[in-house]
Order: sequence, then C-alpha cells, then structure tokens
Amino acid sequence: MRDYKLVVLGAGGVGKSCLTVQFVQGVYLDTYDPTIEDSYRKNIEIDNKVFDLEILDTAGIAQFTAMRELYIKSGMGFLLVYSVTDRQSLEELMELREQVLRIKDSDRVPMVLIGNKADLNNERVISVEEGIEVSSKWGRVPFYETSALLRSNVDEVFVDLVRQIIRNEMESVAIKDARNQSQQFDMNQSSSSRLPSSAKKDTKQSKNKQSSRDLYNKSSHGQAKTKKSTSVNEKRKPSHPASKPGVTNRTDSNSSLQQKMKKKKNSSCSIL
Ligand SMILES: Nc1nc2c(ncn2[C@@H]2O[C@H](COP(=O)(O)OP(=O)(O)OP(=O)(O)O)[C@@H](O)[C@H]2O)c(=O)[nH]1
Repeated sequence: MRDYKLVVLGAGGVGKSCLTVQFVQGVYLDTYDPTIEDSYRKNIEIDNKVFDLEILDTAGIAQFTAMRELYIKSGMGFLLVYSVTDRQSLEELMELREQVLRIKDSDRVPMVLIGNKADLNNERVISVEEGIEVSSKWGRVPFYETSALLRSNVDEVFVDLVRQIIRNEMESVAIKDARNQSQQFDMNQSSSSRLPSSAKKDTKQSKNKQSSRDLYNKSSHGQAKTKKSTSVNEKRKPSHPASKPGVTNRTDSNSSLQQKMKKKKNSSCSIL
C-alpha cells in the first residue's frame, strides 16, 4: 500500500479544516480555530484497491504560511479551496496555483478546484459559472462546489484527486517504458549498424596483415616467399589475359586450334 500525500490549500477561513475533518472523521467543526498545520491519515478504497492517504491541512492566514513551499514540494495532489462567499479567497487561489506549478515545475499537477460553503446561498458572491470558467482557464482542472456543513461532494473531491494521481503515475510509467523501449531500440540499431563497421575493421585488419606480410616479403629473408606468392598470383590471373604475355600466347594457340577445328567442321560439312 502506497502513501499518497494530499495538500489542502486556500485562504484563511474558507473551510479547509472543516472539509478535511469531515472527510477523515465524518464530523463538522462548528468553531473556527485558525490552523498552523495539521496532518491526517485515512485509508480509502478505490476500484477495489486500498490507498493510504496523508492529508496536510495547511494554514490559510499569512503569518503561518512560511512552510508552504516545503509541503508543496512533498505533496502529490492539491485541493485548492475558496469560499463562494469570499471573492478575495478566489483571487488568492490564482497565486497559490501559480506557486504550485512553479515549485512542481510542471503544468500537469494533480489538483481540484473547490468552491466551499455552497450551502450559504444568501451570502454567495461567486457563481457556479464563474467557478467553471476558472477551472477551464486552468486547463479544465476538475471543479466542485462543496459544503463541509452538509457533507456534500466531500468524498468526491478527495477521490477525484487520488484518481488523478494514479492516472499521472500510470502515464509516467508508460512514458518511462516507451523511453526505455526506444533506448533499447536505439542500442540495437547502433549495435547492428556497428556490424558492417566491424566487418570493415576485419577488412582493414586483413589489409594490415597483407601489408605487414608484404613488408616481411620485401625484407631480405622474405625473398623466397615473394617469388612464391608471385607465382601464385600468376596462376590466379588467367581471367586478365592481356596483362600476361604468356597467357596471350596461350590465347593465340587456342585460336589456331579453333581454326583447325573449324576446318575440320567445314570438311565434315562438305562431306555431308
Ligand atoms: N456554512 C458553512 N460554514 C463552513 C463551511 N466550512 C467551514 N465553515 C465555517 O467556516 C469557518 C472556518 O472554517 P475552517 O475549516 O476552520 O477554515 P480554514 O480554511 O481551515 O481556516 P484556516 O485554518 O485559518 O486556514 C468555521 O467557522 C466553519 O464552521 C461550510 O461548508 N458551510
């Protein structure tokens, strides 16, 4: 079972702790106690597999945000929470998202955009449509309106985030495999393309051997061999008759033989 580190981010008082505690313990916190940093653990089952979640509920108010960079680094997925009753909280999320992408050095970080306190319809200043618009501006980041009070969409946001992390992991494994395969292919290609060059090497080596043999032959104690090899060469040369005077003679004798044969043939014809 693997640990999945989730981080809950957002401005102060938007309901991060309430959402987290509602998800982990199934209770609603009525009183507001600003968070410095709280960590929770919960096992969940998704598609018949159990995942061990470590959820970091972070500080929203500025004086407690010094550790933010550290937990963004260690986080695998992010819940970005604003309150539908607080416009400023949505604006703060823009910066937070930028910070996550910058620290993670990726634009494919698992995250969910959450408009909390959806039960407070009378106090709402951010519409559902506006939330959808932000999510599409962010590259269609999944968007939910939640209510920690009513426990609506609470499990859904966490499950969505875990699914994104799983998907990302599978994709990066697939990319790694593809990269390994292409590297393997390149290695095979280069080793097979090395074959002809090794063949060339062999040719070179045999040439070298030949030239060293020549050198040896040219030396004083190699005289006899030089002669021998020349005679071998001569024997091999009949395919280039013009280069050997002796062979030319042989051709001549051949042609006279042919003439004799022709004569014979002609005579036999005449008999017939
Ligand atoms: N009506 C309503 N009130 C909520 C909801 N969620 C949280 N609250 C209230 O909002 C206040 C702040 O909630 P917290 O969960 O402490 O907010 P927070 O984002 O963790 O705040 P910081 O710890 O300062 O970052 C509390 O009084 C909650 O009762 C909700 O869904 N609906």
